[in-house]
Amino acid sequence: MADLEALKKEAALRAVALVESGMCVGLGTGSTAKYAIEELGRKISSGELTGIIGVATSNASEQLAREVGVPVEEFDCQQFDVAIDGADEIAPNLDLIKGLGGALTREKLLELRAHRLVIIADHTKLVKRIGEKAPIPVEIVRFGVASTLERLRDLGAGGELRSRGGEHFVTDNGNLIFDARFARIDDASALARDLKLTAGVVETGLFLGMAERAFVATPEGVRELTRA
Ligand SMILES: O=C(CO)[C@H](O)[C@H](O)COP(=O)(O)O
Repeated sequence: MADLEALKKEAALRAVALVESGMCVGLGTGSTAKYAIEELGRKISSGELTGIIGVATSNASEQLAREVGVPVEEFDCQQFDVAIDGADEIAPNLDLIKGLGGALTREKLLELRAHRLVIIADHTKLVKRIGEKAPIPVEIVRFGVASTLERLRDLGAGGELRSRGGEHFVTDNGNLIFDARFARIDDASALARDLKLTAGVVETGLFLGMAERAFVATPEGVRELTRA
C-alpha cells in the first residue's frame, strides 16, 4: 500500500470511530471515503455496530456499501447523525472544495442534512486559501451547455468541461462537469452565490460552512481539525 493510501485509511478509521449503533450515516464518495465504507462494513459484520443505516452519495459508493454489508437506503429526507466524506481542498476554516470525484450534487444534498459532516483526507488536501490548487467543479445540465459556459466565463471562470477517455464525464445525475478555475478567490461565498445563480448550473463544489471537523492524516499522525 502506498504511503498516501495508508494515511487516507488512518483518517477514515478515525472518522468511523465516531459512528455508534443505530446511527444514520451519510456515505461519501472517492478513494478516501471508500476506506470509511469498508471499515463501517467490517464493524457491522463483526457485530461491533448494529442498526446502522447508510445512504450513499453516488452509485459507486452504494454498490461498495452493499458489497461490504452496510445496509443502504434511498435518500429521502433522513437526518444524518454523521456524514463521512473526502475533500479536494480543505481551508483553515474547513471550507471545502469537493467534487473531483464527480458526486458533488448528491454530496451536497445529503451533507446539508447531516448533524455532523466529518471530512477525511491526507495532508495534500490542506490549503491556506480556497481554490489555491483545485478547480471548482460545477455540475451543469447538458442542454444549452455552450451558453452556460459563456455565462461562467463572464464570471471570470477559466477551465474546461471534464472529460474521461475522450468523452465528456457524465455524473450520476446525467449532467456534465465544468472544472472552473479562477485567478484568485477573495470571497468564496459571493462566488458560490454567483455560480449557483447562473442558469444551467445545478450545483457547485464549494462546501462552505458545512464541515464540523476533519481528520487529516499526515506522516506525523492524524490531525483533527474543527471549525471555529
Ligand atoms: O468530492 C468528492 C467526490 O465527489 C471526493 O470526496 C473528493 O474528490 C476526494 O476524493 P479522494 O478521497 O479520492 O481524494
